[in-house]
Amino acid sequence: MTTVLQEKGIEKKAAVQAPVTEKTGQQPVTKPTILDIHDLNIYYADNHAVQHVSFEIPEQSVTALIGPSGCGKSTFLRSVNRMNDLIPISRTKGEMYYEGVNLVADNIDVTALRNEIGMVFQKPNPFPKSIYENITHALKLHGIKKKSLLNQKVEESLKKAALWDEVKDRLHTSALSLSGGQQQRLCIARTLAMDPNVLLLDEPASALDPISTAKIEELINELKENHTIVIVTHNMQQAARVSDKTAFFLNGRLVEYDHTDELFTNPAKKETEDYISGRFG
Ligand SMILES: Nc1ncnc2c1ncn2[C@@H]1O[C@H](COP(=O)(O)OP(=O)(O)OP(=O)(O)O)[C@@H](O)[C@H]1O
Repeated sequence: MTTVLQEKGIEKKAAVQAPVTEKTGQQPVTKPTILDIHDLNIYYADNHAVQHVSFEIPEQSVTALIGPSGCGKSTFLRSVNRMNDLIPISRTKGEMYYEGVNLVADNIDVTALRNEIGMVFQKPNPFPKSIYENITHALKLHGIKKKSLLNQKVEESLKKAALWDEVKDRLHTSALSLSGGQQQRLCIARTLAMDPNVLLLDEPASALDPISTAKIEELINELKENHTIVIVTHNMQQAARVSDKTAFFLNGRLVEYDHTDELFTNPAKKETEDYISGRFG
């Protein structure tokens, strides 16, 4: 069977069976794996930026990627929706299963993949168009023309991104007139309009003030009800606040991956302890 992500001619492998136990308050809840990564390696020419990384990301949860600058967090994140394909010197080897499909395979339909696995970048990057057009642009490219449906999508995604109340009376003004925090929520709304299953957030709040940061964190918490979120952050307090699981990267390797409270209070590896206690990085 082929899926929407695959061009014709590839066998779909069995979906990952191993469940992952999540802690929510006192009650452990078992959540299935949505991304199963096996021996992933990413190179930029001779630079082996991500080295033999293997781990499983549970669905409808928040996974934080932490580690010092240059350790491969963003490179790993970009590999999940094949954004590294845009970097000619990058090469990826290994396996990353999503719905039983190896996303590293040559014949993945990357446009369909990027709709299903959306990405929001560090710096808010709205189009220099109206708020309304920022949301409808990709929908129109996908053939949605009916005004009532477009209106509905705009309202829905702005509500999901907790921006509707602030912009509903000025949908046709420029997105560039919004504050940085509002622009970032608009970028999240724009991604949500495509109904993604997974959201990749690359330091989404690092350019924002504390109030806007708190709003983004609140939003992440709400969105994980229906989405899987993978977030790169340099802010360890933020990782501790928003994530269920945390992966600590160092020099391209995944050093430790655990429930966030366990990793921060009782790290298994000395390198993790040194990093979270500020002894290096
Ligand atoms: N577009 C690129 N072209 C060439 N090398 C790159 C590119 N992007 C990243 N690298 C290299 O890959 C390695 C990992 O970088 P990456 O940006 O993934 O790290 P990071 O952990 O996300 O860092 P930061 O926290 O500073 O964003 C580094 O050695 C970096 O120089």
